[in-house]
Amino acid sequence: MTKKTIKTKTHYNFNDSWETLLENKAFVNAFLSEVLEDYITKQRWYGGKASKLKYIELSEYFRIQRDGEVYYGLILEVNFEEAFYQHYFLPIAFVSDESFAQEDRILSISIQNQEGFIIDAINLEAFRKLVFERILTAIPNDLTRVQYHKSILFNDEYESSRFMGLEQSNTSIVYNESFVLKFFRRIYANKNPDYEMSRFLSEKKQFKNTPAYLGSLSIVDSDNENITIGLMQEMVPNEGDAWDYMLKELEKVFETLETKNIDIAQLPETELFERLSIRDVPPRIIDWVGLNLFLKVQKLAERTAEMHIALGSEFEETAFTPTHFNGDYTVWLKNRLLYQFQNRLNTVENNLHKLEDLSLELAHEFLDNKNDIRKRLVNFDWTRLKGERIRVHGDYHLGQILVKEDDFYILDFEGEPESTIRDRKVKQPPLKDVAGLFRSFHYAIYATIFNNSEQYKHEQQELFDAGELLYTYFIGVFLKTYIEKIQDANLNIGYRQERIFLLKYSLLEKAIYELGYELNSRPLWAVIPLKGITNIINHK
Ligand SMILES: Nc1ncnc2c1ncn2[C@@H]1O[C@H](COP(=O)(O)OP(=O)(O)O)[C@@H](O)[C@H]1O
Ligand SMILES: O=P(O)(O)O[C@H]1O[C@H](CO)[C@@H](O[C@H]2O[C@H](CO)[C@@H](O)[C@H](O)[C@H]2O)[C@H](O)[C@H]1O
Repeated sequence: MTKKTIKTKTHYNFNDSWETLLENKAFVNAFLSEVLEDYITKQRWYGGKASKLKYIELSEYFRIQRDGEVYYGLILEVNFEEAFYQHYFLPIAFVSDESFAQEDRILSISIQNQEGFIIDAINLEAFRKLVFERILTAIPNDLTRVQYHKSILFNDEYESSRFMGLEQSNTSIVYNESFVLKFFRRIYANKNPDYEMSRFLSEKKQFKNTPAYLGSLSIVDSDNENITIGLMQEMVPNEGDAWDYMLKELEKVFETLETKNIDIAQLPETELFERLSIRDVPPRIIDWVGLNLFLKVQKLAERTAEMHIALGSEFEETAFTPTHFNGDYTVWLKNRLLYQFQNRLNTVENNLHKLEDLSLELAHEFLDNKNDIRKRLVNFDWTRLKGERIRVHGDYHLGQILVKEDDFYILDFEGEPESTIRDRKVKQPPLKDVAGLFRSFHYAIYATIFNNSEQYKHEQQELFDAGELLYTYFIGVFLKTYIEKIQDANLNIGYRQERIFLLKYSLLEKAIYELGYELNSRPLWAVIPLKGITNIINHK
């Protein structure tokens, strides 16, 4: 039977049933090229905005179904002019009732003369409920192609579901106001580290300061790879993230400089990376900053150390067992960082027109310092490093930490967005995460200065000096608690010089990474990593 296809500009007619529609090549071709190219590039979760889309292919599709209710999970391969590709997950539903197709309408279509719409299925409560119930009723060791998994902690009946509606790169659904199911949008032919780490930390190590793992959804692709599609976790009621918290607190700290008319040049200094207990912080600094913020930094150090102790305490599961530095790691690290650095030089050169004043000045300094920076990246002698490498968070910053009743909860273990999935699973020195958080302190301090500069009487350079001083104290207080806890648990993160070397190396690595992130997504912020790089380079 020939399949007749009639297409008008915005409307498609197909004679296939919904259950067989994806077997129709004419439909798939039209859907991919005429509809999805336009649709996908407009989505918040689309990560290819800085590149030029060439074409989309349907890598795989699978059914998410129960009885007669059928949805498709599409795995889309987006190919770019720049000769690389990304995979995305898009679940689709056909609805004939327009009221179900108010949001995320992908295509208006008639199927066997039934008028309707193809929409992103996550908009449908029926779809969300089905996924919830399939996880709830998952059987142990599911060997089918679409696999659901449930932890023993997850036993609740379905009551409600809604979009979480926060700024994020994936799409999360809140169920029963108690659980969060994250549908991964950009996906990788492998278990997602967020799933792996969440399950490991909460199920195996009972680490309390991350949302409890409740279940997941994955598919086995045609190469037998297990691809994580969804991660269900407990919802942590919270007062916002640590980034917003820090900005709020820092605003007060910088205001105090004005209200107390503090002479910044007279404030007592401390050496960068010197461990400090809070009682060693000079009273004039406490008087300026307040005790509370130092207590918070101490608590963050405690939770970070506990996370690393849990991650570094495994002796069976090889994906998590600690290991030492070696030649292979060094070659991998240098290659990756030199490639990334070259990419950043290129990005900076191509984006100079977006920068002005201080950021333009710093960008030129960055380009002028390229040989020095490259030398620092190459200067990694593993034979001098005695500490351990473990699985780490990988994209650890204040925005990944929730604040709840004076405590912190760590989220989003997906790793650094630009790295390949295999690179994200490479064991790293735990101080790489610590450096990530230190960069975040630095970011928060500079964001406060830049956001409020008109309000302050002090000169910008004086504010930078105050900011650097504050940063040094934060780091000192953090390191004291962090290192003590880590050493008590016998996790070896290296001797003193080694720790300082790894911190400086990781700070530089992270700031270079951030420079690309900012230039591609919010060029006004590029000044922050540029300032960070200058400070790291100039620190003896
Ligand atoms: N289990 C949870 N409990 C409470 N809030 C959460 C939870 N998971 C995520 N969130 C909120 O959603 C935001 C985005 O989550 P995240 O895991 O970082 O998503 P993405 O990977 O899509 O960026 C977080 O910053 C946090 O505010
Ligand atoms: O979206 P993700 O959480 O995976 O992380 C990416 O976006 C972050 C910005 O939201 C970016 O973080 C950078 O900006 C933060 C302030 O907005 C700052 O606290 C971080 O220190 C800084 O790295 C992160 O790098 C990027 O991977």
